Amino acid sequence: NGWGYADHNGPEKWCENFPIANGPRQSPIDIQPSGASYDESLKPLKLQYDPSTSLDILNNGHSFQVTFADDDDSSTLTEGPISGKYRLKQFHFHWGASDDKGSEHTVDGKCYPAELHLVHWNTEYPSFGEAASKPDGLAVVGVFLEIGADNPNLQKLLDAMDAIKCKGTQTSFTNFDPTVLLPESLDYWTYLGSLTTPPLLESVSWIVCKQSISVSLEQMKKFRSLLFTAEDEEACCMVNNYRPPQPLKDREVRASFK
Ligand SMILES: NS(=O)(=O)c1ccco1
Ligand SMILES: [Zn+2]
Repeated sequence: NGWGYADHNGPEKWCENFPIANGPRQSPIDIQPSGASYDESLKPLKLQYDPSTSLDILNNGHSFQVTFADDDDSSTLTEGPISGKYRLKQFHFHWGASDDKGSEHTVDGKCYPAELHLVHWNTEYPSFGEAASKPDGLAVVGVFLEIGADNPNLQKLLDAMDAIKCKGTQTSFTNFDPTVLLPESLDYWTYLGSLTTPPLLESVSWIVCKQSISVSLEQMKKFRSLLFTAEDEEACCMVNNYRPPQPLKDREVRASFK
């Protein structure tokens, strides 16, 4: 009965329990670079992560995520399009069953095989949960993964996957610096949107990097070896855990670069 990505509980059904699914600022979107306006007032992203804040890696039945200690300002996002300071809470990925799909945002209709999301919450508020209900509560940095050379910076994540194959499993995952997952250029597009999974809260300042990072075919196969299902359920491969692009409606997309 919970939400998922299958025909019976997937993105086309989410509006039944989460009517905001048809709201004015839903994510993801198709980013059209020609329709984005360069904003010279946008600052470079400032990401300062302390590897000692990484705690564990878990399969939550929708994706796998690495969770961070967020009880102080050790790992933060500042500058960029946001004001104030946002703390890193977790990062996770979305991916496809084949290399022709998997990302949530698209660029002029181009899908990438996967997309990384680094989720941060505004320290203006007391917690992630509180921030998630505020229009300026969250900031998510999105990074596209493109098929290419083996990415050694993904290997630690991939090596942990055998321990989190099933929904509800987790294992310690310490001393990981998510900075290694960022592309060399931090040029970005930014717009106001939402969580891309239920409860689809319209509280996210999206920051989508123009430059992708690489992932090899073999590494993608490892992502696809995870399961949506728990140990005692009939196995269902964790693939296509992405929401398709949503209407832009009355929003602008700004670019940090010319
Ligand atoms: N996919 S995402 O980054 O918008 C997100 C974070 C928490 C829930 O959904
Ligand atoms: Zn996500």
